[in-house]
Formats: sequence, structure tokens, C-alpha cells
Amino acid sequence: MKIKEIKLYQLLMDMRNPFTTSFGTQQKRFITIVEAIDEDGTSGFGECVSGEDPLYSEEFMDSTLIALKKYFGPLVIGKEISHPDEVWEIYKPFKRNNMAKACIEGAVWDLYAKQKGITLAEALGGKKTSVDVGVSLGIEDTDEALLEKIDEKVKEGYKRIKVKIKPGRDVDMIKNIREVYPDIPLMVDANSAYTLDDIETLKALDEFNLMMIEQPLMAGDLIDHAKLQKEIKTPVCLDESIDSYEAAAAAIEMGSCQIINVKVGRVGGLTQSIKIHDLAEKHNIPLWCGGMLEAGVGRLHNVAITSLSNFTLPGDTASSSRYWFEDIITPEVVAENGTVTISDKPGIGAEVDFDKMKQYLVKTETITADDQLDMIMHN
Ligand SMILES: O=C(O)CCC(=O)C1=CC=C[C@@H](O)[C@@H]1C(=O)O
Ligand SMILES: [Mg+2]
Repeated sequence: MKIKEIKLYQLLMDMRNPFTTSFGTQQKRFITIVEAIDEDGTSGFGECVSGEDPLYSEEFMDSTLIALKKYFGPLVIGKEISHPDEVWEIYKPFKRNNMAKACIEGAVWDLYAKQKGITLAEALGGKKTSVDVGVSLGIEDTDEALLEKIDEKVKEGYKRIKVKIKPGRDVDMIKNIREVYPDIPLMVDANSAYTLDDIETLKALDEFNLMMIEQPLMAGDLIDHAKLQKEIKTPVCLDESIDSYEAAAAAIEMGSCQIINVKVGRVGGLTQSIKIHDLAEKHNIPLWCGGMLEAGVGRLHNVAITSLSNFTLPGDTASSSRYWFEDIITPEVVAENGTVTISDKPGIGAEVDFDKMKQYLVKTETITADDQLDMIMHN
């Protein structure tokens, strides 16, 4: 394939409910949709998952937009690409910027699957026809308010409930949840809000039979997580610390976690996600696919990667309606009783609906062969 043009659609979407983590509260989501168009006019779609501000990772919406326009778009336009895994190789000299790299690579994967007439899941090597999903719930002001949300999501049939914790909203809150729901599959995500000085609090969580504790300590850290895992029974799951295949390999070797949350954007794309998948499978480390408050395109990429065999734990890809009044794809992602069925249509398996997208559109940019790579360094 040869990509002739890349379009970037920057969207601003209102969220149904505020989402609070240890980083703060969010009520709107900026999203960049990437459309890669080949010489025959076929389009593949990707979604950039960077946050609005560099709180979850160092990337943020404005930085990814610049990186896409200046480097990662021009680098693939006009190149003969026979397989999407070549995109990672093309980007290799350029350090990190994983979320920017991943969204174009994702669009190339979708395009590749469409050209072959197969689903994105099949193109990735996935065998499942449906995937189990859970839901991620933000911090609420009171335990009563959180319990109401949990009640709603348990009734909707989600296969596990993840709640956010932070210092002061942890042990007592989980105790209250367990009093009402002694048996639901429950996990917590701290978004790196603790240090080893909080070991007693983290140990106290052991008595609640949690599926895992996600990213308790600093983003990027592997050493302290390995020390922590030796002290607690609850499996540690790493999110922010797994920002590459190499980080996953080191975490497995050091015993920093027993479970990995794969976020496609965070690790640099689908090709890297498959590499991590294969390595983790070899080492009996189960995976699940995390979410980044994605609109439909990103959700469908998440569903596709979850079709691989070692994604054995329910991920974060809840229904489109979890966050959005109206998603940008037709049909939307719908979890029924905690299961999302994978469409048998080629590629991501749904249409990007430009009429729906219009209501959220902030700006559109087009990258063409005229946009040369703009670098000071030259070979
Ligand atoms: O529903 C989803 O998309 C998952 C939401 C979620 O938990 C997160 C989204 C974005 C950044 C983080 O706050 C967080 C996470 O750490 O997994
Ligand atoms: Mg997380």
C-alpha cells in the first residue's frame, strides 16, 4: 500500500459524567482521529489517546498534533508499505512519542485489514469472536455515590468493576464496597498516587480479595513495584510503567507485576502490543486492555487487540454510551452482559460517521506529499 494523504480530525466531546482520578476531574475529552487514505481511496482509521495535559504520561494533545504533522505523517506518506509492522521500523529513530506513533500505525493496520477483506482482529492474529469487558469508575465525593454507580454497572452485567483510589479514599472505601458486594470481581487503580511509605495502606487492601491493584507507585517505576509485590498478596498490575516492549520484558524479569494492562497508544501501537502479548503469554502473565476514554475508533482498536488469546481478563472497553451521548461510529460499541461481539466486517468493523463527527469538530488538518519532513538534522 501507499498512503497518499492523512487527515487529522480534532474533536471536542462532552462527557456524560465527570470522571475523577488521582490526577483530577475531567468533563470534556479532546480526541484526534486519524484517517490514512491510500492511492485507491480506501481509508483506515486510528485514534490518538493522548491526554489533554501531560498528567497520565508526557504526551499531550498539542504535542501529539505537532508530532503527527511534523514527523509521523510525512514519514509514511508515499512510502511503499507491505505490512503495518513496517511503520514501527520507519519510526524507530524517533524516540518515544508513542501515542502519536500508535494512531497512525493503527490507521495503517485498519487500512491493511480492509485491503485484505479481513477484520482487524484477524489481521492481528486474534481468534476470539467476542470479548469480555469491565468498566472503570472514577472517584466520587461519597461512598454512597460510588455504590450507586457500582450498582448500575453490576446490573448492566459488566464482568469486573474497577474503582479509582487515592490516599484518603482507599481502605475504608473498599471496605464499604465489599460490605455491599462481597463477591463481585473488583479491582483498584491508583494511577501512581502512592509510594513505598504507604506500604501499610497497600497491605491493608489485601483482605478484600481484589483481582489486582493497578499502578500503585510512580509511573515508570519497576524497582519499587517489585519490592511491593513481595510484600502484598494482591497481584500488582502495571499500567503507566509499561511504556514499551522493553519495559514489559524488564517488569516480567524483575517480578514487578503479575498482570499487565496493555494500552495500545502507551506502548507505541498494535505491533508492539502483539510483541508484549506474545512475551507475556510465554511467561504466564495475563493481560487486559486498558482504556483512555476513547471514542469509537479507539474502542474498536481495543476490542480487536483483546481478541488475542492472552487477553484473559476483562478490559476497560465499556459501551460507547459509558462516556458519550453519541459516538462517532455506526454502529456504536455495545457491551451486552459484559460482552462485546466483534463485527465480521473488514477492518475496525464499523463506519466512521462524518455527520455525527461534525458536531464535535474543532479543526481538520491534511498532511500530503507536499508536507516534507521538517528536520534540522539530515543524513
Ligand atoms: O474507561 C476507560 O477508558 C478507562 C478510563 C481510565 O481508567 C483511565 C483513562 C485515562 C487515564 C487514566 O486516568 C485511566 C487509567 O489509568 O486506566
Ligand atoms: Mg490505569
